[in-house]
Amino acid sequence: MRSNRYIKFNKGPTIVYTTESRPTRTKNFDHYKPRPEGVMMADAGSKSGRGALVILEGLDWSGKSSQCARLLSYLEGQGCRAEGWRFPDRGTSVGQMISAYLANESQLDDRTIHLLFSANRWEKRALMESKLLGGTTLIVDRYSYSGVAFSAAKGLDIQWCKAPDVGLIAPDLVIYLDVQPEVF
Ligand SMILES: Nc1ncnc2c1ncn2[C@@H]1O[C@H](COP(=O)(O)OP(=O)(O)O)[C@@H](O)[C@H]1O
Ligand SMILES: Cc1cn([C@H]2C[C@H](O)[C@@H](COP(=O)(O)OP(=O)(O)O)O2)c(=O)[nH]c1=O
Repeated sequence: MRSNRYIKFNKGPTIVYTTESRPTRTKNFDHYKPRPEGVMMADAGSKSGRGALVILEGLDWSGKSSQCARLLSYLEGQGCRAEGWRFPDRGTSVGQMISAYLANESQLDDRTIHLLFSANRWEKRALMESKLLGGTTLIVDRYSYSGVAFSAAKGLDIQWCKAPDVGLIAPDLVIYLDVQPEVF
């Protein structure tokens, strides 16, 4: 299990998703200011008692769901308040469009589905923020990194792929399950 090996991420306790090498910190989510030179997520800040945003990424079938479940159960056993989330979240109206696309029940242009995956994260952002600020740790199966990797692999420009996720909450930790594709 290795972290930060998926696309290119900066290192640090709060991983900021950026085209620059130097992360920028802000006091809380609301102080996020997009900067023209960088593609950046909002910093979770340092409010004491807030939950951590932990993302698991990896190929389909690499073991993300299993490890999310194990981590969640471990944290709960330690008395931490934690929840398991996943993207896409198929429970929303945008999520249902994504679900139909993934089931080959609808045809969508590569850019359109990319923006829908991003919109699906945006529609959960406010809830994610309130959970984190309320002290709940979120263990999330896939996030923006899947979004960028899958769409860039289709040939879309990587900067274009990152842009819609600017301003989403940056994870505190990204765990990339680095398994060989043959495992699938
Ligand atoms: N450490 C492991 N060793 C062997 N098989 C595993 C391991 N972790 C998960 N699996 C199995 O691999 C399959 C994919 O795991 P899953 O957690 O659903 O992956 P993902 O969420 O990345 O698609 C499942 O059948 C699961 O039972
Ligand atoms: C979150 C996300 C997932 N995906 C892909 C990864 C998966 O192949 C698929 C989600 O399928 P799903 O069956 O929900 O998840 P999993 O394969 O992890 O069990 O969508 C994107 O293309 N863009 C994204 O932004």
